[in-house]
Parts: sequence; structure tokens; C-alpha cells
Amino acid sequence: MTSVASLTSCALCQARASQLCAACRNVVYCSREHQKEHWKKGHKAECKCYEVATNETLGRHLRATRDIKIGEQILKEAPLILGPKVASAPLCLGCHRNLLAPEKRKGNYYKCSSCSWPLCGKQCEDSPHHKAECQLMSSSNFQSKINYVPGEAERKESAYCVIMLLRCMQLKTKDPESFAKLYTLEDHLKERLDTPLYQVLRANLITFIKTVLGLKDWSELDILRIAAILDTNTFEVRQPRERIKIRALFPGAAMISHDCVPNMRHRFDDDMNIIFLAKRKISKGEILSISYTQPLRSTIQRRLHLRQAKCFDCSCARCQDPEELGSFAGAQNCVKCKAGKIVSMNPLQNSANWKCQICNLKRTAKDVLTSDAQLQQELETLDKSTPVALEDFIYRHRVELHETNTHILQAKYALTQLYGNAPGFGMDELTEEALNRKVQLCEELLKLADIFDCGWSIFRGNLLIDMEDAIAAQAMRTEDASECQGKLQQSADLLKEIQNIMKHEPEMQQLLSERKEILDIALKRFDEIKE
Ligand SMILES: C[S@@+](CC[C@H](N)C(=O)[O-])C[C@H]1O[C@@H](n2cnc3c(N)ncnc32)[C@H](O)[C@@H]1O
Repeated sequence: MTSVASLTSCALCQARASQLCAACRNVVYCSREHQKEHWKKGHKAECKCYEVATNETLGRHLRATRDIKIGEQILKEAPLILGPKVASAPLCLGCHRNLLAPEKRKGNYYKCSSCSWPLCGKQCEDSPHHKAECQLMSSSNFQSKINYVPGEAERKESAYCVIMLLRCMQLKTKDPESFAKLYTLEDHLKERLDTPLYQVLRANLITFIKTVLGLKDWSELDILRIAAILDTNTFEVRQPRERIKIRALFPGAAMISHDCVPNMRHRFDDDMNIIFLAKRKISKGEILSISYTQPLRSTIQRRLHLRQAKCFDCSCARCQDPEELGSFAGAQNCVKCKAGKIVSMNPLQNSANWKCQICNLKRTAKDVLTSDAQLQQELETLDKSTPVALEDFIYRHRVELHETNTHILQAKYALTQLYGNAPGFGMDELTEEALNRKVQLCEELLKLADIFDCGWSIFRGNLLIDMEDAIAAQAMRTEDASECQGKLQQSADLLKEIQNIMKHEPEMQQLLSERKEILDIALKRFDEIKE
């Protein structure tokens, strides 16, 4: 706790001081030099705006120890372990980048000269990520059989499931302190052991590790526990400019709990550090949260996903509310009275019946789940290269699915990106009607973003980018000068908001400054005409 003395005397020399540490606001300094020195002497480790707390529902979680401003960086952490996902398309085990297709028609990937796992080239054989596992596998005479198959370079190989696991196991001797941190993470092993995935792991992975690699000191349960820790705590990482996603474990960030309306967002920098930002203003005492699932999905879909992937039943405010905070994302129209919406009678109980809010028509949970799964399946198999099939989906289901039903929302989000970008639907090729449709879809989804993913979320940022683009295009098409100026101004205002939301996303900066330059020139011309 902050004492009065710590806020009046320099944390290093105890002289009278007033320069507050902007990050934790827990200590003051008499000078910049003393602040730097104190940082090196250990303040770096304790300078945080959150603490680890525990409660019955969430287990360990992070809680804000002071008010946090929108856009503030809350936590930055380097990965303890990183590597391929359980099933991954071939990638380099040294640098985790995509592999280049071989030049010759019948060629293969570059293979590690010791263990034959595909790598970028010789330079990656000595990568610190790969070295220890390579020694273990080659000394056990194990050679990877993953080869380049023309036309199937994206095929997922389940052999990669062993890599992250081995890296964690090898940490036990390489860095026992870090291993101990890893081993205290939540695993949900008991629940996972009965799942089909863990039965497969039990049959294949354990034999491989104990018999093929000869790691006999590890018990079956200890090995599976590491797999379960990884499944519960790793983050999926999209590396800049790479197609294949990998996974990484950050022991500090692993303490962050889930909420279906989270107050933080995260990103990765070029060194794979994870960085968390406040999406909105966070008050002292609030629990820090991210979403482990997708915001446009309905309560039944999100809770099912969280149960399967993370072994818990979410009971956040959105999950508790049959109307999902006014969005009715999981509800369907009542086909009997044609006026009400059918909502769950108890969203926290998956087996509860559903009922129309007006005529009381009932549907069983099983019936709702089946129709939901069929609609999701239909949506996922649609051709998404152009807007045609998605518009057709919305039209065909217009009677039972209302405007903000999850399936319609997912279709609409895909459409905001297709209008203006898909082949034959580029911004210059769009009819006026299609251009207006793009703007209207963005407006509708922005209202939903305010409910599910408010503040400076990437979802809102992306929608604003699409909307700004479309409104600028509308400005270019109109022959009415004042309408044109109005639309350009609207675009410029949106751009200001986008720049705030995206200011921590380096790859967006060039695009945004180019757009700003174009808008500034166009608006300046209007001012010149007026003068
Ligand atoms: C990445 S860990 C978070 C840290 C964990 N609470 C701990 O004590 O180690 C994820 C696990 O935390 C718990 N958890 C996170 N968010 C939750 C929530 N909203 N409701 C219930 N449990 C949650 C679940 O057990 C979940 O599998």
C-alpha cells in the first residue's frame, strides 16, 4: 500500500520530492537521475498498476491498483516458451517463420542435419529454441518425417504436438526457477483426462516421450499435466508478416481472467513480447480481463467454447443476461407470433428451456443447440470470396434470424470487409447501393461493438477503418460540393478516432498517415475555394 512518506520523499535518497512515477504512481523522486537509478535497483520489478488477487470464481486474476486511462499500457512480458501449435502447418522450429517452398519441383524443405525437422536453413539449426530438443531427438535416433508435399504446404501435422511439451520439460533442468513458475499454472488436468484429445495424447504422446525419447523419469500424469498447462494458459501468436500462427506461454499474462466484455486488448511486438492495453478507462479495484473467445458469438456458443478449451463455465454479466446486454445475439425470432424473440430461461444452465418473450412458445435447449450448430456450419461453409453468398444467407434466414443474431452479425462483419476489397467488389467497382450498404453495415456493427467490445478495441478500429474508407469514396462520387465537404470532414473525424485506437499498432501507421495526407489535401482545397 502507498504510504504518505512514499509520496513525499524520494524513493532513492528520501529527500523531499514530488515527481511521481507515472506507471505505478506509488513512489516519487527528487530527480530524473534518481528515478533511473531506482528503476535499475529493483523498481522495474515492482512498478505495476495491478496486483494478483484470488477469488472463488476466477481463481488467481489481476486487479487494478489504481485508475488506468484508456490506451494505457498495463503489462508487457516476454514469452517464457514459444513454439508450434498442437497441430501446425510445417514451420521452422528455429525462428518459427513460414518455410519457403522448395525451388525444384521434387525438392523438400531444408531439414535439420541432426534431427530432420524442417527449418529455414542451416542458420536455424543452432537456434536456442531448437538446440536442446534437437540433441534429445537425434541422440535417441529419432528423425522427423515431415516432408514438403506440393499443393499441401498448409496441411496441419500433428507431429508438432510434442515440441512445446518437450521445450517445457527441458526447462526443468535448464531453468528450474522458470519451470517452477510454469508448474504452478492452472491445468484442469482432471477434467481434460476424460476428453478424446487427452485419450489420444495418452496413447501416442506418452509412448513417444517415454519409449522413443527415453524420458523415463517423467510419469504419465506429469507429462499430461504440462500439456494441460499449455492448453489452459498459452496465447495464440500471429507473428508479423507470417501466415502460420504459433503459441506462447507468458506466466504473468497467464493470470489474466476472461470476461465476455473485456476491458483490455493485447498485441505482440516484433520480439514476441505480449502487450496489454486498456481498451477503456479502468477504475482502481476492477478486475483486468481479456476475451478468450469471440465477441460476436452468442452465449451458448461462447460458453461451449470456454468449457471445451478452458474448462470453465463463464458467468459474466453478459452470459447471465438472457438478452445479452440488449443485443439478443443468441435469440431467434418467434416463428409463431412473429413479434417476440426466443431467449433462454436460464442462460447459465445449458439444459434450460427457451421461451418467446411475447407468446411464451417454448423450445428445448437441445432444439436450440441443434439449429444453432446447423446455422453455424452453413455459415462456415459459404463461399466468402465475394459478398454474394453471405447476402443470400442473410436474406434466406430473414424470418427466423433477426438483425443482431450471432449468425447474421458474423455474416455482416465478413461483408464489411468484402465490400471494397473482394475481386469485382473493389471500392471503385461498387455500385452506389453497395457502397451505402458497406457504410450501413459498419454503423450497425459499431453499435454492437459498443456493447461487446467497447472503447479502443481492434474490432471497433477495423470497423471504423472500413467505414472511413467507404465515406471517403462516397465523398468522391457526389457532385454536390457541400455534401462532398461534409463527407470528407466525417472521414477526417473518423480517422482521428482510428489513429487513437490504432496508435499502438505499428503496421497500421503507414496506411493511416497516407489516408490523413489525402484527406488533408482534399479539405484544404475546399478551404482555398472558400477564401
Ligand atoms: C489462463 S488461466 C487464468 C489464471 C487462473 N485463474 C489461475 O488461477 O491460475 C485460465 C483459467 O482461469 C479460470 N478463469 C479465467 N476466467 C474465468 C472466468 N471468467 N470465470 C471462471 N473461471 C475463469 C479458469 O479456470 C480458466 O481455465
